[in-house]
Amino acid sequence: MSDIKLVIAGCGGRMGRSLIEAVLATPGVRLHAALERDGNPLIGQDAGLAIGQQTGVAIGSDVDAALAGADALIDFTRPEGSLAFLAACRRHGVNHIIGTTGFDDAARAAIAEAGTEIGIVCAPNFSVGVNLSFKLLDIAARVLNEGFDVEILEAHHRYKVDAPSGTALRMGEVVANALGRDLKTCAVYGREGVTGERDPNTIGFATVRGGDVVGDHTVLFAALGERVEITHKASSRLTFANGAVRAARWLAGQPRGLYDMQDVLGLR
Ligand SMILES: NC(=O)C1=CN([C@@H]2O[C@H](COP(=O)(O)OP(=O)(O)OC[C@H]3O[C@@H](n4cnc5c(N)ncnc54)[C@H](OP(=O)(O)O)[C@@H]3O)[C@@H](O)[C@H]2O)C=CC1
Ligand SMILES: O=C(O)C1=N[C@H](C(=O)O)C[C@H](O)C1
Repeated sequence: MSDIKLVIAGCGGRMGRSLIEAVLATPGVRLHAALERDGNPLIGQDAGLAIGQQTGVAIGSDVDAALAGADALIDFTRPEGSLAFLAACRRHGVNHIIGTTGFDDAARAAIAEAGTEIGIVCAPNFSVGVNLSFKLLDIAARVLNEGFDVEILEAHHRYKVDAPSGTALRMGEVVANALGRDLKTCAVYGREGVTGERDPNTIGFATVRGGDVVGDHTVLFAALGERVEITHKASSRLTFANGAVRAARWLAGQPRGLYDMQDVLGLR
């Protein structure tokens, strides 16, 4: 079988650089093109420069040229960028791996609709450990379904622009579904002042931003007399990047449709 040809969007970003590294280190895949936005000083440079490697692929800004002949685009950028890449992937019939977080409901609907035409893996977290944690959380919430308060804590680096993290929100959805609640109505995003006693039906979120934290998540189930904590800590972005490349390889053998990392890992 020939190598899967991958395009990396936002290749100069934190995740973009890790994705280039992951692609170069993974057998069975090949860097087809690397994208940055028009005017970015990286345009024209070798895509491996930032990680001290030579790829032979110059960074470009022409999305249509990059997607011609490609098998999949891997995109960890921003919601508006991902929606534009989604439209381009549809035009070219190219699979789309989406790691971007911070989508609103309309964007999610657009991604789901595009899944009728192309293959998409969209996940707020591509690490194996976090995806296992989603399963563990479902079990924990079903068992700890009485007398336990649920609080979700996340910490990330100072540059992160969305809060709570996409992973924390997905953790909230998993727990809410298991408890028969709707996260839209039971979530509490931070507290301040005289808040009154805690409403037992809520799911609380706490966000920390600082330094170079790659990504920490804890879900706390707290009762009177005991606590259960499920924690995941990422220490390298290569964890996410390797997961995204794995998803691109998996998607190449699937019918078109919208999938997430649970499907890739057989955890559905
Ligand atoms: N699903 C997962 O496992 C993970 C998801 N993420 C998510 O990935 C995203 C990126 O994170 P990170 O790498 O830290 O961010 P960075 O800011 O380091 O990188 C973002 C990249 O995307 C580019 N970009 C920004 N806006 C657009 C746009 N509108 N069109 C095209 N390109 C654009 C940036 O270019 P420029 O420099 O020109 O702005 C930059 O190259 C975030 O949403 C984050 O939450 C992160 C880690 C893991
Ligand atoms: O922005 C990041 O860095 C990360 N974002 C993702 C999220 O919002 O959940 C995943 C990971 O924790 C790193």
